[in-house]
Amino acid sequence: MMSSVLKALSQQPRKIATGVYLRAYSSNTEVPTFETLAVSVPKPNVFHVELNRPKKMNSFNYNMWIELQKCFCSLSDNPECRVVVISGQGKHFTAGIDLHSMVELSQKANEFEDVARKSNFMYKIIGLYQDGITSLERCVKPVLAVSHSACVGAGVDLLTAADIRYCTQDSWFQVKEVDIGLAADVGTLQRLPKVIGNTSLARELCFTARKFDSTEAKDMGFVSQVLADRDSAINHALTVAEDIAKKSPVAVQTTKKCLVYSQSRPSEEGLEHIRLINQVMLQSEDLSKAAMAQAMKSDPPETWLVRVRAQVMCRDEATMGLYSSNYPDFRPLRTWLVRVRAQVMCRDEATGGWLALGGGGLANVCVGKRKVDRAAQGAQDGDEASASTSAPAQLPRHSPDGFAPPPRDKYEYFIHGVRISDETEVLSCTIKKDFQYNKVMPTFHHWVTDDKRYGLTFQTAADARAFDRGVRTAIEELLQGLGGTWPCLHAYKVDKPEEQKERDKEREKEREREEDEEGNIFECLNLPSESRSSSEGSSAARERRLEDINQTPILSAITLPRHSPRSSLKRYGGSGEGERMGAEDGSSDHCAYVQLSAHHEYTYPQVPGSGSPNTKPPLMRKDSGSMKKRAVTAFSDPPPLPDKKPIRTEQFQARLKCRHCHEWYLESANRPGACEFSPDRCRSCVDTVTCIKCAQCLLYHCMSDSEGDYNQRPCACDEVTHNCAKR
Ligand SMILES: CCC/C=C/C=C/C(=O)SCCNC(=O)CCNC(=O)[C@H](O)C(C)(C)COP(=O)(O)OP(=O)(O)OC[C@H]1O[C@@H](n2cnc3c(N)ncnc32)[C@H](O)[C@@H]1OP(=O)(O)O
Repeated sequence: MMSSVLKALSQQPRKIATGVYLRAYSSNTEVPTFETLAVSVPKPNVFHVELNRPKKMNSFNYNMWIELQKCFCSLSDNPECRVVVISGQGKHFTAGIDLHSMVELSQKANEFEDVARKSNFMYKIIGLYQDGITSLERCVKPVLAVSHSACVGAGVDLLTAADIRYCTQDSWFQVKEVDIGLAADVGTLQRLPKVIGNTSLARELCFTARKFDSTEAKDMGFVSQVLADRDSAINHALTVAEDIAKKSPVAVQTTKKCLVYSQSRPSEEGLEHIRLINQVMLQSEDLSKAAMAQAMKSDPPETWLVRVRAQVMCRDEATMGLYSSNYPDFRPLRTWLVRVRAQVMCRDEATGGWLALGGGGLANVCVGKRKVDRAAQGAQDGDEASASTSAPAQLPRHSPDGFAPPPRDKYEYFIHGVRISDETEVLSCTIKKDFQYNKVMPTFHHWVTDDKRYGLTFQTAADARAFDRGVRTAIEELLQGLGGTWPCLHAYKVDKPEEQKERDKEREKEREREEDEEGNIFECLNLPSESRSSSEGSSAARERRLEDINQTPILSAITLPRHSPRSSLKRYGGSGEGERMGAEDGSSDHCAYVQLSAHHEYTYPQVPGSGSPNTKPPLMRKDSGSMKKRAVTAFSDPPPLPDKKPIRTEQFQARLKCRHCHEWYLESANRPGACEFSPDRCRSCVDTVTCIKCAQCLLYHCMSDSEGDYNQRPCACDEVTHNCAKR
């Protein structure tokens, strides 16, 4: 008894300050927000749209026309939405067009002196208003309208575009347009005659603008049902909507499409239309599921194949942010550059090893970009601790056309991780000026920023590469914003500076090379640090960071050749620390690879034509007798030999490209004869000594078949033919 009372109470609508009615069901579904409309999700897959200008009798101002279109367009695309209920807040359903905005509109039109231009303007406005109403019809989800008290003018247009209409006993309707001196132009004249199926009555109502009440509305078929009051009418509509929402969306939406298509076309055309659609839709799993449920007299299936949880996103090229495609104008949801799955690690300072953060578990980790709060921006400008881009912020105050452009938004980049199992945030850091990124293993990268060290163990090398690209993009953008120095911001330039173009080219090459060569996995990225004010910029700090890297226990340090420990950081984007450090040492940073530290040794590849005894290319095979031949161009720029002798041989194997068959191969798989296209020296030697080639030449003509092929073993012929030689 108690539970049924509670249930009944919970089903009572509850009004909150914004005017949105919350009902029993609460959903995590994202709903669009509007100024003139309130949208809620009171039942699973049922969206409730309320006209929300109660003080103005829900009259249609310019904004409402526009928002109606946006709202129904987004609901039409929203996979979470299957049915829509529309009703009005306050005393009346709607007083029709806002008469004040109507006056404003005619004033606006009068600004055009020329009749053609004035007409053009009005043509566009009427189109926009028509779209607002027609969006209900265009929405592929059924729309159920609930009218209470007055429904005047544009309100009738709106109702005629809905699929199902309900009203309250106190309802009255009026096709009021002629009374305000115009012919209804947003749908009533086209739809009302069809809705009520009585052209005589429709014309009477439109010519006279007389009111008709709920009883007459029911009698003429304008509404399906009359309910006692607004709440019961809305609840009734929601119940019907919930019922529809349980049915196959494929079936329901196709039904709506066909009804709308057929309402103004001959049956023949409508039949062809549904035939074309159903030749596809009848193959849907929904059909078999629903038919089975009917046959078994069981409840309709709870979930349908088409009920997807995926959020369709689109990318804003300007901000690189991702937005929900359902609400492109007003719902920015994500601003990440890349998102992957990985285990977040942190450095255990005591042991120097890496530990899984927060007890481990896979996390969704993203490199993101977010707008810096303008209020905080001022404070941050003086704060060097955070990396952010705002290149255009320093536009000259007086531009040539006399308009100073508004200051551009400022962004910062962050890395964020949320454990998948319990949605706990396990990683959150902003990319700061001391950011240093190390790719130590194909599936393990780590970085230092703001004096904190984090690592990621990726599930796949592809994830690692994607993440690395996200980091690069962030750094590139930071560099672009910074103009290569830190933290001074440079004035906005429309054209990319030469050095930037160079960097872009280099980056492109880098990316191509990376995609080609999976062996290129040991790398270190740094943000420029030349104008650091803190002690971080000191050489001591650099040494400390190098030391940190060298202590990495997983695959040892990433350094450039040991002739200069200070140049061990690989440059990035042409302005990295490594490059400058190399220059300081007087040795240009021409080593396009990295080497392992003292813990791990490696052999150098032999470079054809390399004259210097001190030069050996890196990380290559030991077996010089291999039949595979690497591409000569691969290591045309060999590094200097390290000072120390290798202690033991590193197991690492680079992938190389065979110059004969152009296949990639691993050193370990490079046995003699591995490539069938490579010349076989032993064989040619034997051939030469035995003169077999000579013999083959002699026999070629008489042994060859019609296509020029000849038999290698003449005595193998089953029968002697005229072109087969005797042994
Ligand atoms: C390109 C164009 C395409 C579109 C064409 C559309 C055409 C149409 O919609 S034609 C219909 C236009 N609407 C009207 O003519 C309705 C006029 N209003 C009324 O008849 C009554 O206000 C109504 C029956 C709706 C309600 O009566 P009630 O006694 O309950 O309230 P009121 O005291 O009359 O009004 C309360 C306040 O609301 C303001 N208001 C009412 N209707 C409108 C409106 N359409 N536009 C703007 N404001 C409206 C009314 O002025 C009152 O305000 P206030 O005086 O400040 O209290």
